Amino acid sequence: STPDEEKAMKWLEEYNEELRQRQAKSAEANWAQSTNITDENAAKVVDVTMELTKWSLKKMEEGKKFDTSGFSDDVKRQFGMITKSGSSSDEEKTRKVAEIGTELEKIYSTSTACLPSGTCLKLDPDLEGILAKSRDYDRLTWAWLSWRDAVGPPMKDKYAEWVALMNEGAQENGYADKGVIWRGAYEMPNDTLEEMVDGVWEKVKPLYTQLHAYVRRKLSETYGEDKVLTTGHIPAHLFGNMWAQQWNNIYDIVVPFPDQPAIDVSDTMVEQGYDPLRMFKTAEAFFVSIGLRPMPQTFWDKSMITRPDDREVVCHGSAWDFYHLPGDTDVRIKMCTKVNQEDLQTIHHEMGHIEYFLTYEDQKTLYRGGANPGFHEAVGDTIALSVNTPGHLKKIGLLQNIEGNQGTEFQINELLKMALSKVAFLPFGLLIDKWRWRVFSGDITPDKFNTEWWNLRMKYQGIKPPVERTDEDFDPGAKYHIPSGTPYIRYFFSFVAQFQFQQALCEEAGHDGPLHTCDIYQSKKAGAKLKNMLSMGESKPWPEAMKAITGQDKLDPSAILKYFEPLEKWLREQNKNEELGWE
Ligand SMILES: O=C(CCC(O)(O)[C@H](Cc1ccccc1)NC(=O)c1ccccc1)N[C@@H](Cc1c[nH]c2ccccc12)C(=O)O
Ligand SMILES: [Zn+2]
Repeated sequence: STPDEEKAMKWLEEYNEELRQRQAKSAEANWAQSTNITDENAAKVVDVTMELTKWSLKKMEEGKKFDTSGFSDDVKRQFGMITKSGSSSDEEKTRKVAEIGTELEKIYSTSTACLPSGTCLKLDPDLEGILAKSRDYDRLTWAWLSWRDAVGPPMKDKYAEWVALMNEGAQENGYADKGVIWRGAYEMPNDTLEEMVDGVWEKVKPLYTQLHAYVRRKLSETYGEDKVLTTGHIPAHLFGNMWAQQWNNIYDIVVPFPDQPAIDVSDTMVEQGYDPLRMFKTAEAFFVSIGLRPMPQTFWDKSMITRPDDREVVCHGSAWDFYHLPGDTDVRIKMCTKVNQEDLQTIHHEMGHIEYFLTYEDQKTLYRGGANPGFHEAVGDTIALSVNTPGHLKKIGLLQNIEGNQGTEFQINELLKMALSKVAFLPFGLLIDKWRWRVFSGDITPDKFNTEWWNLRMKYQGIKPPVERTDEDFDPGAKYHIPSGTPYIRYFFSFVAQFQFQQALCEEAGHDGPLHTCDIYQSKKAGAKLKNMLSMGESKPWPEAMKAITGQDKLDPSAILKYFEPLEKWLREQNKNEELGWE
């Protein structure tokens, strides 16, 4: 390389090391606040965010001075990452947006809904527990509405201000709005991310429509035709989930063949004396069995795996990289774990983030990230696809009363249970950022936040609110990722990509038979293939990482459709006389 490139590479080395130290400091401040919500900790987060933003803007100006045209792709990629920013140079605006951010997350994490008796219920575990377990229509309506009344109105105006400030920062840097920057994380030519995900949705919508019609029929039989019509939209509070985003908790209502052996292991976990720590150790054992790294001792010392009873915390699960140097690793999970199968999934999800951190920790700081945000979300869920097979649950003693390969009826039950988590999620994973991209672009103004939210919920999920909603409400605020400002299309990407990953890893593991029976447990070959992709981090555009693991360079729904093919056939038969759809 030329002397100029040498100089640029030296500058990059210093940049990466300083960035690593500052990211470490930022993680510490955010961890302190997330595990102990106080005004003092919130103020420290704001200060650290200000400091990091100011430094990043200064380095961006410095970086822009280099003429990188003759430099290597790797050097160009790093400069490209450094010279992209959506932050305002106006310190007051930066402070304000950071303050509103901590306020919104605090409202979400500390709000409660109070009964006439005066008892106040938290979202996690109380209100979510009612949505998951109650089959009383009115009690479900109360819990669903109380949470939205508790968080929506107090957030509405703050959120509108947060959007305006985020947009000003983006526009100051030459972007049309903040949504352009968020979509930029996928490096799609001409900002075509939305076209790509719309194309995938068109291919999976028929499968979703079949599941929707089948579940609508079952819910109508359970709650009565007067409460649930067998045509049109389904009331949103009957799916066993506060957001109707995953429907696995109503498996008992919709199970196709009830006399087949049960496959929900939540009760067995309690009977066998599982506690949160044992759940984490079980998850770790799977990752280690395929050749990924065990959790370092600091993980066990510093993680927060249960809700403390003496302070307010952010219960929504998350995985944390403290950007330490290799050999001094500090990675943690924060989660208010409950002993059930759903939280066992979430633990695998969070630990997937941790394994990504561990595998790319030798990369330059700029590359210590996912190939795209959807990759980061897909790692743990891919592993959970193996864990969730009856074969694996039997191997680890959580399922006893099943023999080897089960009959068709058992397999339909199993595929339906998976579809309640994975297929049901797809329209939800798509619509959240469709709403947010239109809020950022100004297409949805604050006076229409709630009306447009429900138009999208009705259009994509085929659900409707159980009670009248107005634009005084702010129902988007009821979902963590909106007040916390966390993008969501990453989960839609992940729910499609994880089946591509599983297909590739199962082939590598030498699995034969249908994809939904594949368990890559103990396959070092499959693990090596996964590790090879994870070690790339953010060093290459994501199609290259996709190619490294699957051999193709696209997000392709054929794997998820193949996985659920036997179920789709069965559903089409079941739904012969149903009026499909809702528009
Ligand atoms: O939000 C999450 C899990 C939380 C998270 O692990 O994705 C977390 C979200 C977060 C982001 C930023 C700050 C705080 C929390 N993301 C991470 O911890 C994380 C860490 C490093 C890199 C990328 C993300 N899951 C989604 C949906 C979902 C995806 N897979 C699942 C499996 C089981 C249950 C739910 C889900 C949800 O609950 O709606
Ligand atoms: Zn995640």
